[in-house]
Amino acid sequence: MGGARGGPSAPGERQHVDAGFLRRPATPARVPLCSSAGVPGRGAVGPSRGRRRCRGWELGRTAFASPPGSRPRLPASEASGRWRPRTRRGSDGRREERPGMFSLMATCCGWVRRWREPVRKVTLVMVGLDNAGKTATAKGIQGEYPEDVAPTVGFSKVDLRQGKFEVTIFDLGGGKKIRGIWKNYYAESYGVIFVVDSSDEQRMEETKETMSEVLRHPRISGKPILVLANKQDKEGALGEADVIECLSLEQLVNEHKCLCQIEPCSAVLGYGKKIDKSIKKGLYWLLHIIARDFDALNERIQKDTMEQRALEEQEKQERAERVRKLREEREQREREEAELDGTSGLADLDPEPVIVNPFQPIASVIIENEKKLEKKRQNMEKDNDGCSLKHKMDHEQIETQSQISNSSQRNSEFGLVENYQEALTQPLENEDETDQPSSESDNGKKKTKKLRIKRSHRVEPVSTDESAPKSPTPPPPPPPVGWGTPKVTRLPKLQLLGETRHNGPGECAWQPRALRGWSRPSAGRVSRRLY
Ligand SMILES: Nc1nc2c(ncn2[C@@H]2O[C@H](COP(=O)(O)OP(=O)(O)OP(=O)(O)O)[C@@H](O)[C@H]2O)c(=O)[nH]1
Ligand SMILES: [Mg+2]
Repeated sequence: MGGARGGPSAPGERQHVDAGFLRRPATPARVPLCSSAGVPGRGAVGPSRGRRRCRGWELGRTAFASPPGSRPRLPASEASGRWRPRTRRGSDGRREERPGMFSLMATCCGWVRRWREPVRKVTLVMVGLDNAGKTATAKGIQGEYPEDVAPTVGFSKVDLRQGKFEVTIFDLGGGKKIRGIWKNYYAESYGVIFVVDSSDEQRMEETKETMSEVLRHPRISGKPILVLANKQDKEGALGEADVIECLSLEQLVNEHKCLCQIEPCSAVLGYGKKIDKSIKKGLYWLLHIIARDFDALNERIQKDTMEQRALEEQEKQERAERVRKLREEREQREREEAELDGTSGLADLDPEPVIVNPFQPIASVIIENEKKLEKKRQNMEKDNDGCSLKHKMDHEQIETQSQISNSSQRNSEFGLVENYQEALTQPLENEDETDQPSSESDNGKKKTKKLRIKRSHRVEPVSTDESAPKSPTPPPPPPPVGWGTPKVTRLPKLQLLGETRHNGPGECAWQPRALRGWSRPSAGRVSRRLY
């Protein structure tokens, strides 16, 4: 690792920052992050720099601009980051201390100036390999519990207020396939937070390559970068010196002229106010550096953002143009095919079939049935043999009415029953179309056949003999009842059948209609049929 490469500069030499450098924290030769004067490019060099504000490695900006042995441009206290008395340059070029009062006033002016500074909006990007702990860190900064985080697909955004900064951090997904989107965020970022999983030594090479790629990007080079050596709580995690070595950090940041600070930390140690102090310090450092160079950075970002937007707009238009061309080609092809087929295209295609809802309200079904019944009745009246049918209809209606009156006694809703009555007549009508009264012997075969078909849908009783009512005289063969009988009308029948089975046939005053359709009906059969 490199030691302090800086040295005192020759008088009058401009200490321009061209590259950073790395110093070990153990050595006293640490460069302060920035001078309290806040002048970019005026960091001090020399062995006694006073206390640093931030822990960890630091890549200063002025060190090797001054040739070794040359005189320092600023006194050590200037760069120490502590409050120090102001000096003025004497006739011999050396600085002389100002009187204390004057210095105090200058400091006060500085505070006032900072207080009056406008709120600055700063965007940062947080990158690093997947599973490095970016989201956990971002959550901790935001004050949320940092564990139980899922891999980020795309990005997540964190907004926070830090002093005069409104900070937006884009936490970008680190998966290999997602890394391609990182570059879209570079233009608007003032700095980078690069999170490294220090406990994963296996992936250090991949981390190095990824970091190199990030710093190499023209929209990142020259911007400050904070490296968080995360997961220090894990056993076997690499220390900061090892991470620097594994990543060749010194070389990388010098190459790409990025100010850099590394902080060993753990994202899961705490969150909000109790977040790991190293994370907090690192963030302060980054914002401080940004504040120092804000104007220059801001100018660059505005320019880059405009360029990127223009590029994106151009790409969008090109994409839209491509899509339009493809669509036109497809439509042209379809038209040609249609002409070949002899059709005029899509317009000639059959309209979509209208799908009727099979579930109609019962009221409309009843009304429909009423109409059908009325129509059929009129037709039958016209026919010559309408008399017999009418007679049958009347007979059936009388029967139905008697049945419904029974039901109405139970239900006490006469209006409703009337509707059911109408519904009941519908199957009778259907029967009329195919079957004549059972008295007609020539239709007997047809009827038996139909009944057989119907029975095939039934569950046969276990023992018909036991359950069959032993009536001395077989009941007169009534007209058959179809399967379309509304279920509501079956309810009273079922109750009666239950009674019939238990009490015996003689006690049943009302004969169920369902029984009348069969030559040898059984109560068990009927009850099963009804359900
Ligand atoms: N022990 C320990 N675990 C951590 C630390 N930071 C994060 N983790 C865990 O590491 C796993 C991955 O953390 P994430 O924050 O999702 O990692 P990421 O970098 O956002 O991953 P991607 O979204 O896939 O890019 C999670 O299970 C975290 O709980 C840490 O400091 N110490
Ligand atoms: Mg994540």
